[in-house]
Amino acid sequence: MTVLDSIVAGVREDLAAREAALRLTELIRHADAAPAARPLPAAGFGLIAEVKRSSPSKGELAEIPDPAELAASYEAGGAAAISVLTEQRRFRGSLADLDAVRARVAAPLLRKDFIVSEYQVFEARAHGADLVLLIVAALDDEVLARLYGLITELGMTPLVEVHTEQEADRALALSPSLLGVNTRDLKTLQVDTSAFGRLAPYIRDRAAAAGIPQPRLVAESGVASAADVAAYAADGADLVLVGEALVTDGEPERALAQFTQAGREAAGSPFAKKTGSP
Ligand SMILES: O=P(O)(O)OC[C@@H](O)[C@@H](O)c1c[nH]c2ccccc12
Repeated sequence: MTVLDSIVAGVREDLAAREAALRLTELIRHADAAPAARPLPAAGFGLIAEVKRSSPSKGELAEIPDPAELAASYEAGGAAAISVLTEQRRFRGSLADLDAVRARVAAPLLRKDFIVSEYQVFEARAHGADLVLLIVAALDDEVLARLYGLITELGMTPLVEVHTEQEADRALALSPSLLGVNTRDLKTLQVDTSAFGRLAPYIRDRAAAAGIPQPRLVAESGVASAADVAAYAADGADLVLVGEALVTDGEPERALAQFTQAGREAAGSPFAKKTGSP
């Protein structure tokens, strides 16, 4: 059993308990009543800043007693979007965190979880999410396509996450507007930041060959410094998702602004590799 399998098993148990407490028809009513989902800023390099207390690879990262306060500092620092982990067992997140953050910030919010059922997508919308993560490694093609369709139908944006070329091919079949490359392998928890530089041109070429619009690429995981953000941007990342480095920084607003600046400069530099993009 991989780490991913065991996380998903726990997620399914917690999900069953929530499904027993609130019927789907009732949940859909809440989702329908939520204010409309907002899109990501249309263009330009940006950071997706994550509210992350704990992780299976690193254990406790930060207490984060007030997730809304942290999110507000991300927003003040200029985050393009804010990611809120809602997985409870390994990441110590919750839908209550998403509610608290939603009540505080106007920035687009990503529900970061191991989404395996429609129920979780309606939950995301009911709790104010604008984007929903879909991890290709955790889903078969049929479920992936179904969840992708529902997220879109509800006006939200799917962030389709891959770690290998094969997963990238499966993601591209959906012609996603937003494609994430997680440089951490969720089956082993190993990070290899070079995976982004390898996969980005592959994805660009495959999208061009298939005649589909180029997705915006999100580099995920493994950022420790502004230089790491710049490296992802130079390799063609349109957005970079950062958790640990921000939650462990005493001044998240300043750190985020600095990371964003570094990414913008690298994305605009003549050395940036925009392979295959128009
Ligand atoms: O803390 P980091 O190394 O900056 O990583 C953030 C983010 O990429 C990571 O939390 C993540 C990316 N994809 C995921 C899927 C599930 C859980 C977590 C993740």
